[in-house]
Amino acid sequence: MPEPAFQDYYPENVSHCYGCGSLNALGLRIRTRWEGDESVTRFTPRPEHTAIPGFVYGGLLASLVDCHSTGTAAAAMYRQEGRAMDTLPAYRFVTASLHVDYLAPTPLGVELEVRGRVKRIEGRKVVVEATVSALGKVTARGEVVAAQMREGFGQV
Ligand SMILES: CCCCCCCCCCCC(=O)SCCNC(=O)CCNC(=O)[C@H](O)C(C)(C)COP(=O)(O)OP(=O)(O)OC[C@H]1O[C@@H](n2cnc3c(N)ncnc32)[C@H](O)[C@@H]1OP(=O)(O)O
Repeated sequence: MPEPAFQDYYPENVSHCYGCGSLNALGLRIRTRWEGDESVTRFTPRPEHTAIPGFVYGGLLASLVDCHSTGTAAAAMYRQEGRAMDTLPAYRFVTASLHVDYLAPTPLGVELEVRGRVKRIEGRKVVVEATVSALGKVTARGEVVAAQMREGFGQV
């Protein structure tokens, strides 16, 4: 049995996200785990994720960085407290800021590796930096500011 992914611990009400929700049948359904101090997601883009024939759409790469990093932010908070991700109180993070630099074209048809590192945890905010690699070469680099969801998120 493979080790559970961060996303396996997301409660149902936050499992509909296009990038990381296990209940979103049309989504990417990424799966992220710790490898030492780094978080890792492996994902193989599909033909519909094309930008230019043979190369991956940048928005897809941004989605991978985004959901990889918000998951990493939540996992990092639990890890800091020595708690499992299915224990209360729950930590849920949304994207406050997403920055991506595209360093080289990303080839389609191969597995991509997203690696994240927690840069800092400050109060309700976690800053995560991430790289996307194809065939061992870093093709994109990103940084996400993830903010802890407040009670009543989205209510105006
Ligand atoms: C296990 C289950 C997991 C479950 C997790 C499952 C979740 C799936 C998430 C998928 C990822 C997404 O696509 S989420 C969807 C896209 N994102 C959103 O819709 C978020 C919309 N924005 C908002 O709701 C709000 O602006 C928030 C929540 C981001 C922040 O508002 P707030 O809650 O009032 O908090 P606020 O005090 O303003 O900010 C908190 C800290 O973040 C900083 N901050 C806020 N915005 C920014 C920003 N753009 N750039 C830099 N930093 C920022 C502030 O300076 C502050 O730092 P300091 O002063 O304290 O130092």
